[in-house]
Amino acid sequence: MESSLELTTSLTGTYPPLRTRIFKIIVIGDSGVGKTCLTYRFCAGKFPDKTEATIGVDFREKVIEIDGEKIKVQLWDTAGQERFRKSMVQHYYRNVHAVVFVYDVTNATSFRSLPAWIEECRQHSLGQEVPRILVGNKCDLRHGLQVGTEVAQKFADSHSMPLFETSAKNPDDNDHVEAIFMTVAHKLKSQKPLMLSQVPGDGGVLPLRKSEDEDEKSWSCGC
Ligand SMILES: Nc1nc2c(ncn2[C@@H]2O[C@H](COP(=O)(O)OP(=O)(O)OP(=O)(O)O)[C@@H](O)[C@H]2O)c(=O)[nH]1
Repeated sequence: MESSLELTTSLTGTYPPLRTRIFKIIVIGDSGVGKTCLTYRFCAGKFPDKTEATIGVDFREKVIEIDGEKIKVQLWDTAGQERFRKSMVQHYYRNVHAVVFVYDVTNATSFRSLPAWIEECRQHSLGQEVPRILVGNKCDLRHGLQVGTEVAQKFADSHSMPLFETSAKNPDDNDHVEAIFMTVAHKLKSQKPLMLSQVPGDGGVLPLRKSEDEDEKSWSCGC
């Protein structure tokens, strides 16, 4: 780590090294639960005018500041539909720092699918140390509720995940989408995950610690 920081310093002259930690958070769950809307809400600050089924994966990034440090949160909005996932699945699970499982509170099937998503995560050798959270979306649709808080909380507890119930559309009366992702970022920051450095003028991002393959082995979730 030291030598990598020195490298950055030498490239930037006498100024302190400019480094940005990047957290990769994957968002997974059935098609239509609102993964795109949630990630868009966090990164763009609003509900999207319209969405289409995600093909493969979409990336959204937001730079946030925690305790004076600028951190780049990179959200991987993955396709819920199997036919749009196939070719991309291996890429989702590389260098993951946190996993957000999403279900739709008005769709019991999406809740029943969660064990399969957790299993897919486990099959990709993601280890215990990666934080995971469970998000019940579309809480604004109160009349259509199919998954109550109690049953969701039980499920979350049994998988050692915090539960957040929210609405990407109208987050006023529940957990705020922003607050949910900020909670994850705070947790990651304190865990000092993979550090990446951005060299000014270069535009590139240098992995400072390990090769991708090494990271693939060591950064894993405990699904
Ligand atoms: N009422 C309500 N509708 C929502 C909310 N979030 C998403 N939707 C709607 O749900 C539909 C699906 O949203 P997406 O964000 O595209 O779902 P997705 O999980 O990304 O779907 P895939 O890309 O197919 O995996 C869209 O019509 C959204 O407008 C919400 O919080 N409340």
